[in-house]
Amino acid sequence: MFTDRLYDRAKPIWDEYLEHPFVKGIGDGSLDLEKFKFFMEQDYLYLVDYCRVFALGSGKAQSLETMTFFAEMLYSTLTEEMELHRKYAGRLGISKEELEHAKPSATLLAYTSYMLNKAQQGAEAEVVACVLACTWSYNVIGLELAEKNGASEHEFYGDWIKMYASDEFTELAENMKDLMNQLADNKPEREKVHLEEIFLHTSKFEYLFWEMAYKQKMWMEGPHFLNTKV
Ligand SMILES: Cc1ncc(CN)c(N)n1
Repeated sequence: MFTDRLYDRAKPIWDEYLEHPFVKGIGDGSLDLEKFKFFMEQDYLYLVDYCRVFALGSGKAQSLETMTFFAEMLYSTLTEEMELHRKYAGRLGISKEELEHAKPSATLLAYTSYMLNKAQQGAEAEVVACVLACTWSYNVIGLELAEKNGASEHEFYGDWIKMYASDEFTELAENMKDLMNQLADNKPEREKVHLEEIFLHTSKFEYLFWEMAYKQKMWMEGPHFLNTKV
């Protein structure tokens, strides 16, 4: 299946997610709250653009089934996943305005610009390739962390783990993998290589996102004045 091939190519990158101090910190509860707060603000902005990608997918869908899938992803992201962020924002003292009008980091801008550009240029298969690493890797991370003793019950980070390890989120990830296979399995090799490239690029952006959050970096490496929230 095409997703097996994608997983094999991305595995060296994905293995590093689980080793990343941000992810490990969620798993053992030691993550600094300021880092998580930074992540939540950036991730909320990320999810707004991620929703736009699903809306594009619905418009490009060649069947009502695929149109429905994208619409369901759009709805569940707006109401379930982003609600998790709104709840965490409440616990962290971030107002709704602050959450919606946070300043985007360079990593976020690069990731979402890439994703939106590829989704706009491509057909429905490219749209799925743009969001697959996102949904699938969070499910892998959630399931892995949920295996750790007591992690899902942690008073602060437990809800995050439960969300991404949940049966509902797992089903979304599985449905997305199925759709990717359905759309890609019969494509010529040249097109598969393009889908794979999108998947690998977004996998790398996922790593950079953890890194950006852990280091609370607005502008990657660079002088101090680039790293202020302007
Ligand atoms: C950056 C990022 N990637 C993936 C997900 C999971 N939807 C997320 N919330 N944020």
